[in-house]
Amino acid sequence: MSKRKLVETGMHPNNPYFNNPPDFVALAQLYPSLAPFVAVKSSESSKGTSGSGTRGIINFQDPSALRELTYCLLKKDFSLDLEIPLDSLCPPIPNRLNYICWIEDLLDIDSTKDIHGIDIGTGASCIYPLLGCSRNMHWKMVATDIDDRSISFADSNVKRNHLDNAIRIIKNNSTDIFLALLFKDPEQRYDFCMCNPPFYKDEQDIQDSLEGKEGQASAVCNGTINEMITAGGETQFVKQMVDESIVHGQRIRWYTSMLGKRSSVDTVIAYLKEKKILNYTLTTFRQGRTRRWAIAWSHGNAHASRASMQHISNKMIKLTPPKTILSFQCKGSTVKTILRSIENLLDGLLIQHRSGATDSETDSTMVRVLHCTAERNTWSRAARRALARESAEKGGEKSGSKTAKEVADSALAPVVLEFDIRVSLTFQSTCPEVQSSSTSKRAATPAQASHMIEFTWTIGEDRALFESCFLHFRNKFQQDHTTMQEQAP
Ligand SMILES: C[S@@+](CC[C@H](N)C(=O)[O-])C[C@H]1O[C@@H](n2cnc3c(N)ncnc32)[C@H](O)[C@@H]1O
Repeated sequence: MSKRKLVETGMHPNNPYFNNPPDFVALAQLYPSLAPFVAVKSSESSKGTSGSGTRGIINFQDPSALRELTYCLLKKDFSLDLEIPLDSLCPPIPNRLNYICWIEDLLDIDSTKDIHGIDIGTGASCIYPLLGCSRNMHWKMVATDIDDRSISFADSNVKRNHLDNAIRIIKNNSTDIFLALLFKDPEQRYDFCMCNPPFYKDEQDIQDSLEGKEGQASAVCNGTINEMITAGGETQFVKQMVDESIVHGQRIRWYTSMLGKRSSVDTVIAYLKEKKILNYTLTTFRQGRTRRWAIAWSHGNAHASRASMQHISNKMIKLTPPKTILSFQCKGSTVKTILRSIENLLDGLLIQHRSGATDSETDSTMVRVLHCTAERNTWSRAARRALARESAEKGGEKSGSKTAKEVADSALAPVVLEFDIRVSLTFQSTCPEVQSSSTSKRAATPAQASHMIEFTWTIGEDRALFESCFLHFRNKFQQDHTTMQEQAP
């Protein structure tokens, strides 16, 4: 999946509704309770049809229709049974799934490990914990809210779906967003928190939105006062999350929140920068005409995964943090040869490496990933001088048989730097490695192939260290690789 396609559709590719909009007519046949809300129209397009040239239409301004649709989608696609009052916020499922899919990307870890998350302001539906835990059997979530009625509905929604072993509901009676009870156990750590805060600061703010000034949704937005309004609006809410995150630090790995207004994204990012929190990332969620944004920040030294950064539209690029992905191209070779050069160079620099799983987000099958860990800075000029000195001194002693690693360990201070190297084909049409016999019209040579070599910074606080490692590596690779090609028969 190319980045352009992702940004155009706006929907996450792991979202079950990506390129697969619900067929309202078929859904109403399955669940007769939806039938009164579905009008059938003849259709030219085949998308969202029941295949007979007709198309089901739902009035998205009708709260009863929206709620029934939400109930049916949850039943059919997630085996979830929901009950929410008609006057409360009805969660649009594809949009809520976009946020869950992005969190899954952000965590980017072994799915067999228990994952602990918090949903701030879970609402009557308890939608994020229900979706998150039904998609990911290793997720455990705590869900909070300030509203008694929402707490009571959320609680019964969890029990009705037999997820009370995975989801715990807590009423927040305090003025803090992260109530003390979340951290009562001093050992407790969370992998993430998520939040869909009330967007508006007052009734006028809602009115402005309805008049199309900002953040207007394409469906009716029913909600109680608590769901819609908070003092200072969403920016104040998320700023308070940022302030409290400074206190709780790494007890939560990724702090995240959705934002309903484009302007709030700039305000929150400016606030993060003011607080010197530069380890952050952002994304856009789109469902129909409705756009939402989400931001994540961390007080740890692990950076956002490559996958979680794939959905940033070009318009948002100026808001992104300094790059954690650096790349260069290599023309005229094969993945195998490139990998051999890379591994030789890494060995020479005493950088540990192991093969990683390839990700599925690329159209090319020829993608290789190496996870790399540098324990010492062996590439700077100062490091090379120190190593030479140490070798010379040790060479003079009787224990001159030290390994290169032992020499480096005694001469250089430890560093924390981890990164992934990803080698991928950047165009396929003429490359022999990806041609199937059916598509191969003319013979291609390795000289026509072009590969992208990407460094993704995964762990570390010292940006200069990462950048210097990449630059040193790139220069050496280009020198060695040219020499190797020249020597090739
Ligand atoms: C926009 S609704 C989101 C509901 C649900 N998560 C969803 O996405 O459909 C915001 C929720 O935040 C709750 N809320 C407001 N302030 C809160 C706070 N300080 N702590 C926890 N929840 C809060 C509201 O009661 C409301 O249920």
